[in-house]
Amino acid sequence: MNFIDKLSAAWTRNDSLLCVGLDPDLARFPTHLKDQPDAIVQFCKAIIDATADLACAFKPQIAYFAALGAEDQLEAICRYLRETYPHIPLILDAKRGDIGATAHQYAREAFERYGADAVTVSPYMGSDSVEPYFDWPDRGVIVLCRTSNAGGSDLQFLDVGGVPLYQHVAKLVAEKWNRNGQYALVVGATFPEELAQVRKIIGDMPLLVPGVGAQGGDVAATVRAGRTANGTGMMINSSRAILYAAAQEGEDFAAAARRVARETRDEINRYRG
Ligand SMILES: O=c1ccn([C@@H]2O[C@H](COP(=O)(O)O)[C@@H](O)[C@H]2O)c(=O)[nH]1
Repeated sequence: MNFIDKLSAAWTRNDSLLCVGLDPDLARFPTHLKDQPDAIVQFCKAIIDATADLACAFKPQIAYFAALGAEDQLEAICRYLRETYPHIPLILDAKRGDIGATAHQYAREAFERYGADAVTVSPYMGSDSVEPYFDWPDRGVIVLCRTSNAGGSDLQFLDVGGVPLYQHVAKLVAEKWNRNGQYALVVGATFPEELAQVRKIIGDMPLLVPGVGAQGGDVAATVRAGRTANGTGMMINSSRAILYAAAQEGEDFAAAARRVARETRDEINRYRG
């Protein structure tokens, strides 16, 4: 099954557009886990088990692992996801982008080392920088378009021939790069007007939408702007608000994560149709 089919099946199976982000920050872990050598694996597995029936995707952010030299723990978590929840897409958030030969290594890292169903990439280096990903036609390529951070406007809002740059990216991906139907775009929940513009340009192509939860994006405005005609089309990501939902030391962090994931999933669903 390719990435898009797997994602569609997960939307239906879990009645969910919620993507649970895995951004493990040791400083925010419960005390009893902090000193364990595999603390990140234990923490992420507990979050995954607590939310797997509420999520349409999981998105580990590679920086949280690489910064600690904990790629082995990321491998273990990806293996656990593939073996235990093979029906839920695994998105590696790595925001890669480089010349073709190097991009080929990034693709191998995402799809072979970590076994990801999809990877995030930057469009900045153009067509030849995404060419290697076509060698894995069953995997997804998710291109940064209108990111959720304020500084994204520095470049993404530049006027290029009367059209903002992010809209050129949306058109380029929809009309040229998506020849295998394996592409999706990143558009932040913090910019619902731009989300609506992108949806108009790309038809039913899926969107990865970070920015609800800790970044304060408006769920109702996000869903209304980005949903497709059948009320799907989005992986709405929340990381910290779910991972660190426990209000105090000693509270069951996985149960708290489940409560917030359920509330977020249900809030999203209120505006889908
Ligand atoms: O435009 C973007 C692209 C990626 N991200 C990533 O999503 C999560 C958001 O985490 P929260 O804790 O829910 O804010 C994080 O991994 C970012 O690197 C993004 O925020 N915006």
